[in-house]
Amino acid sequence: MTGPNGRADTIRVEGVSKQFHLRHDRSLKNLVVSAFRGKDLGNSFAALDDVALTVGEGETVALLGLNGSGKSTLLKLISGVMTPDAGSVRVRGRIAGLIEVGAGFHPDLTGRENVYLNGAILGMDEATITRRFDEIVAFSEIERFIDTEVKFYSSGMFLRLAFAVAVHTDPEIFLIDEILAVGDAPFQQKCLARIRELRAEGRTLVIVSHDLDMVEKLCDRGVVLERGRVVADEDISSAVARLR
Ligand SMILES: Nc1ncnc2c1ncn2[C@@H]1O[C@H](COP(=O)(O)OP(=O)(O)OP(=O)(O)O)[C@@H](O)[C@H]1O
Repeated sequence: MTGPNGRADTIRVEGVSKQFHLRHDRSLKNLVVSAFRGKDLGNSFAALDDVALTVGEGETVALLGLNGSGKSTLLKLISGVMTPDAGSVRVRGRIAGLIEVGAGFHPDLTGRENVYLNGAILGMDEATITRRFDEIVAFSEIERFIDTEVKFYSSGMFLRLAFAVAVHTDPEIFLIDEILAVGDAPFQQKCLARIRELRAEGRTLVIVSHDLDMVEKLCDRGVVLERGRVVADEDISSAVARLR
């Protein structure tokens, strides 16, 4: 597969739709009544409606749009944590996703144990994790708390460890949702510097963010979603200008 820019496609989303159900009154009486009447109590709506997106190897793409436009849902479908109701999502390459703070971490395990768990989930073998362990912990700067159960971590500490593990898994495709926002300013700068390095190394990046200044610096291309549909797919400056 070769995209319009002549580079091999790493992500190909075609005709993707995702519905969610807004449930209102779930009382037993109403469920029984609606079952008899054959009526669907759920008020379903399309979070994504016939979305197509192709990302070439080494491209840096921002998913932009107002609250509720479907950005995170699209990122979750690309990462594979959610499946579409219609259409297809194909991804080629090792993915590391930072999508929800604390996702992939077990609350009763320590930071150290979670580095092994999370590293394994992201495809690293035990020997590799052991070899990179000190570097991961040093990047996170939470050495003092590495043997504390992560249920006692703040959201910033989760982010630190999750980001540190993810960037040390040698990902070909890096997916990042808004979560960088929970880091303090120095750590955010450190993450951004690392993301720039990944970009310079030719990794593929897909970022969801409302920080237009940040994405304009990090990404080449912007995809704008509006009520679950792609309304623009263009260079980052034009895409960002639509939202300003
Ligand atoms: N698991 C879910 N169950 C029900 N509705 C959901 C679920 N996940 C998302 N939605 C709904 O789907 C729509 C799109 O949500 P999504 O999180 O993808 O938007 P977003 O563009 O990332 O928004 P934001 O900028 O606010 O983060 C929203 O109306 C949201 O309420």
